[in-house]
Amino acid sequence: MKPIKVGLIGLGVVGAGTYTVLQRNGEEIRRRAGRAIEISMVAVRNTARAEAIVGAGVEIVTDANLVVNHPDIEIVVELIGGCDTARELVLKAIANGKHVVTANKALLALHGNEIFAAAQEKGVMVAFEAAVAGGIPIIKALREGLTANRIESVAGIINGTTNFILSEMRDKGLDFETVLKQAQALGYAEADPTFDIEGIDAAHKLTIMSAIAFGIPVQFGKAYVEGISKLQAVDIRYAEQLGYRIKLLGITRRAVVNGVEGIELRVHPTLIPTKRLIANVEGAMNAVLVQADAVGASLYYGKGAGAEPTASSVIADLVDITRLATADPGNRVPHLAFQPNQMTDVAILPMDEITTSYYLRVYVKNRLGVMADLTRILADARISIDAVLQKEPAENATRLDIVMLTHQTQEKNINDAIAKIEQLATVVGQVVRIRLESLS
Ligand SMILES: NC(=O)C1=CN([C@@H]2O[C@H](COP(=O)(O)OP(=O)(O)OC[C@H]3O[C@@H](n4cnc5c(N)ncnc54)[C@H](O)[C@@H]3O)[C@@H](O)[C@H]2O)C=CC1
Ligand SMILES: N[C@@H](CC=O)C(=O)O
Ligand code: NA
Repeated sequence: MKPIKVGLIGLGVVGAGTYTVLQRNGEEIRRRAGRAIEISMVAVRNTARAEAIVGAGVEIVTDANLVVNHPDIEIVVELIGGCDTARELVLKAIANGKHVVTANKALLALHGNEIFAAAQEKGVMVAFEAAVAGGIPIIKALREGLTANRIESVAGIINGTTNFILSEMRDKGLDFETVLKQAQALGYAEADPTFDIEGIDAAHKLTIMSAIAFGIPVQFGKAYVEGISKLQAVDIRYAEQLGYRIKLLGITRRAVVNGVEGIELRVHPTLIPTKRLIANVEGAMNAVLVQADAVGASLYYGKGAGAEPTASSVIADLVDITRLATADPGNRVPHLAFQPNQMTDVAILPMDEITTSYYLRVYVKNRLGVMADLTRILADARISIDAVLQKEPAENATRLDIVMLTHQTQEKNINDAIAKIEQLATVVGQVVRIRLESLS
């Protein structure tokens, strides 16, 4: 059988990794796919660099339209990132009847509904395993492996850059900027690292998983997104003393509020008990914990970023398409796991309505009765305290930290209580609030 021809747009970290792995394992991949997978054209910005990577056998162009319009190319691989040009190219490729593979989670979290609808209409596939948790086959697991289950929740460390930053800062005492530079040099960070640091990249990935887990459209605009830029070293230390580790976690789960079902969709720094496996996921590694009714808890762990781990997923998608391209679209695995006419409109819950536990750090004047005031405010709000860490103040110290862990309560309760605590004359500055998940 003739090789299936693939056009690659973008030959950066993931593009070059994809080319390298396909070259190295091409024969074995052919035996699995049933046909050889041949990258016949690459569209790049820097031709000289591309020549050094792909050699003479591949046509190099600087206009990506030549790839999406090429009559012999059956699969277009979009690896340029960003939303505008990528969206145009992907939609053009689909309109031209080509299958698409992309690692672009921003594109799918923002424009996925439009792109999947266009692909459905044209009868082509849009595959995106590399877009979520890099090399971990989590899309396959959620969409196919767990298809018998009612999924209850998905919680994950799904940004390698921030996990790497948190791990290196804690273990080596390095400062934020130094570690971020390392993450960039290692090819983990997004072109604009704000996407990593502010939790946006994790929210893109979580939005996609939420859609697949619950059969809802992608709704990035409704996600709550908080990154690690405001996290302070002192809170990381206190959390450790209390038996917790702070991770940037993406959480999506079913919840019933006032008798109505909704879905939580949130990314924020989170305290996790140190004894949980997921709390011990370090460096650029990712892990996704899925709770589902039949299988129970299952954990997916692996490299979430970097050239070859991400290439591993891009190529898995190329193989899937090569195997399935001839199947009738109605018999293929649906893009978002549920058949397009079987999606539900369960609402994403506003953040005020989510329920979780909290870590609170209150910086107070060293006066008698402060603790009593804090506990009274929490008791009035029906928030019970699970643990307190009150450091013996150094001699003559006029101020000290009081750290409390609460049991579960609704976000709006804790916000009201925090507002009252901040009005106390003995409280200095703002209360630090970090959410806590026991993940049991
Ligand atoms: N680096 C990683 O570990 C991972 C990246 N991703 C995603 O993969 C995609 C690519 O990421 P990287 O390879 O890291 O980025 P990169 O910045 O290393 O590579 C992008 C390449 O595309 C080229 N490019 C941009 N616009 C172009 C155009 N119009 N035509 C031709 N070439 C163009 C750039 O010159 C650059 O070489 C992004 O969507 C990213 O979010 C996903 C998972 C992991
Ligand atoms: N910037 C991302 C790359 C993979 O998706 C990350 O750090 O996880
Ligand atoms: Na993946």
